[in-house]
Amino acid sequence: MAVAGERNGQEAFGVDVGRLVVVGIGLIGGSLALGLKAASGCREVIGVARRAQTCEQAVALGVVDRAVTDLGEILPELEVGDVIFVAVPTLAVEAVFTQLKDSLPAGVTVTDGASVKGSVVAAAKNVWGQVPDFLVPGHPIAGSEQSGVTAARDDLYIAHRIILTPLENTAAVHVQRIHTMWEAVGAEVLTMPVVEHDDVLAATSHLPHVIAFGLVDTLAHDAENENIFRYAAGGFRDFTRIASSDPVMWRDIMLANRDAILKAIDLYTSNLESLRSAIASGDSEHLMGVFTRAKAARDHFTKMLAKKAYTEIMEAKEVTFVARPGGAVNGDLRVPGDKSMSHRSIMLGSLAEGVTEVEGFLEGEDALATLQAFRDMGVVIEGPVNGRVTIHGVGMHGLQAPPGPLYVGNSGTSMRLLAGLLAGQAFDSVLTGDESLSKRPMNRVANPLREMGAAVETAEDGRPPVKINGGQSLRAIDYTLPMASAQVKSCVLLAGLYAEGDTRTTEPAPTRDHTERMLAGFGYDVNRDGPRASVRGGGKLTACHIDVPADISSATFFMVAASIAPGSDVLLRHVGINPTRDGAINILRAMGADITLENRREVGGEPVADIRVRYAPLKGIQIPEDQVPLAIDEFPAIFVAASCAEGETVLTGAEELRVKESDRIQAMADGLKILGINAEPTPDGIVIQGKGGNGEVAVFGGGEVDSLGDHRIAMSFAVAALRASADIRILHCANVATSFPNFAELAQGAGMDLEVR
Ligand SMILES: O=C(O)C1=C[C@@H](OP(=O)(O)O)[C@@H](O)[C@H](O)C1
Ligand SMILES: C=C(OP(=O)(O)O)C(=O)O
Repeated sequence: MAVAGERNGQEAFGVDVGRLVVVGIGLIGGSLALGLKAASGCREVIGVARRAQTCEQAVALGVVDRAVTDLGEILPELEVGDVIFVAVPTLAVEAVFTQLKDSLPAGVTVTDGASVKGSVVAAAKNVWGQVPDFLVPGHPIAGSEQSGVTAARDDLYIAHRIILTPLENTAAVHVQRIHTMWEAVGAEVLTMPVVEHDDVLAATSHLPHVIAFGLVDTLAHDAENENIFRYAAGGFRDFTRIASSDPVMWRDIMLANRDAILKAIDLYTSNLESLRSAIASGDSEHLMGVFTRAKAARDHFTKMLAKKAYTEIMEAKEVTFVARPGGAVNGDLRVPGDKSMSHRSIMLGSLAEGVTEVEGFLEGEDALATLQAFRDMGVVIEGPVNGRVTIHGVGMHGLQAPPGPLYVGNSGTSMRLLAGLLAGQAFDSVLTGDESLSKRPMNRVANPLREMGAAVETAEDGRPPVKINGGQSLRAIDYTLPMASAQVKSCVLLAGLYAEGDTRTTEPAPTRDHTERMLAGFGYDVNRDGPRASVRGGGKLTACHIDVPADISSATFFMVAASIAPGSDVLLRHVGINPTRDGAINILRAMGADITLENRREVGGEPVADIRVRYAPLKGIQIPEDQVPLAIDEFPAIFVAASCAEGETVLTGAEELRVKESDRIQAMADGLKILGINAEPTPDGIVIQGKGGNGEVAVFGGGEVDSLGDHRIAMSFAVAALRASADIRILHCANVATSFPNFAELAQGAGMDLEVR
């Protein structure tokens, strides 16, 4: 018989599992046995249990094909490709290894399921002198408070994570075989170093178990315990569920992972102490801080860990819109809050002194990313609840270093404006984003910030991540923007709040001025003179009330929808019509659209109106270049209107469209062509031959178009279906939630036939 150490030529064999030997047929071992049998992932499952009764039960329940009480009995049968899964309590692992030591045939893979990996590695060293190359330490992050063979289930590991902690000398073939085995039962396999595993698990699993066991034990000793348990509400039940777990297993884990668990307990104890003092002294700010941060973290924790999205809809991996042809839009609608203002309300509210109340906040992915970034920097922010947010400002110098990179998802505005603010902080920070944002240019903000003395680094080609070394003293600059960009202007002005002297920006064309207006609303002096704006560093912001109007960029989809579909008549309520944002109204009117502004008023320094749009035949135009920055986000929808117009529409001077969430010129031209429109992209715009004419005639054919994950492309093609002859399938629409999470509902309610798949 070959012994450990003589394992030549293994790489010649595949990585399929031959036989599975489960040592310890409880919940963990039994569930792998059942799962692998159900998946036909091995030839045979052999169980090993100390007690004959467990063996009989395991066979009777069909968990294993056969079972023995002595591992030594079956070792001689094993051969290359077989796997031994050691699923006994952590401190019993060494005894199993000792049995394997001199009788393990070559080519057999050994793995385990213990919750602590350092102790398994130590056990292996004790037995073999070093960790053998066939041992793949592992830990399935699954289980339940139930234990024993009767609790075993074949679906326990589906969509659960398995952490493998192979060492440098672990042979690849063995690691691969264990991967194959876990994937066969539906698990997701990750690898990490042993020490990291034990630290992470101490904090996320072992500490909660200590607390749950400890709490129940404390209450159980209380003289009133009967009453306590009788009246214990759902919270107690939920919180202490894990105190019903197997005591032997958990005692072993505590002893095996002692140091990491002690560290976690100490950290928690000091936190609990501060909570105690806050309760004792009636420190409501502290309590609100801890509770709102914890609630936000709990609400978003899966997403934050996965570095994914914040809103529910974004979690769906794929969203496809199927927009059916025809229909009209009618009714009284309020589209969600303005995205640009929502971002700025969080930023300025956080830096203000006092409590800022925001209404009409956009509960979309992008604005939530900004909100989360400020929570990560220690700001207490309540909500959003029905568009209401309460921000407990920390003052200009009250932000704290975030615990890790600030992840801002798909949002260019968050990254660029935050870069300006972070350049003025005393701490270092890193801004990261999703795949689309990671391709967008950041030197446009990094360059002026460097001129101000900030230490800013980007990845290759000026792309994210953006790394900012804090603690630099910033000097004011006089900056002439090379492109019309409100994000760049805002970034420089926000950094200017922290600079010595007057920071001035000069823009080549008017761009949205929400930063300037909102700074003034927070009591900060902003000098404005035509294309110039300036701020003097060192001032302060005073909390205020902000009413965010509906977003004209979102309203544009319905303005276009009503303009192209005969029989349409919509009223869009409370829309921001700031003159630096109203290009879409001007352009559509120039094309013949019937748009009237009713009930014009000013709300919190921003002009607002109800916009009524009725169907009208459109004609193609040469779009005036001075309107381009004023309608920059609205062009995808305007291209749909142009396709439905009589004659040619020409756009020039809009090269900025190529660096948005997608290259919007190319993405729209590609999609329009698929739908039968003659749309020719140019370096800085597009030429579209409208098919207008009679409003009853279909303009677009059906087909499948790709939004490339760009929210505005997705919504534009959905609107196009109003004048299509067949279904338009639009791929990759999940990002609609970045700016307009309830688009589909509103569109359906208004009369569009839009299915979300
Ligand atoms: O400042 C802002 O809130 C925005 C400015 C614009 O970007 P640019 O500054 O890149 O043109 C716009 O496209 C974006 O949706 C929001
Ligand atoms: C360009 C946009 O946003 P951002 O730059 O913030 O990603 C947009 O919303 O169209």
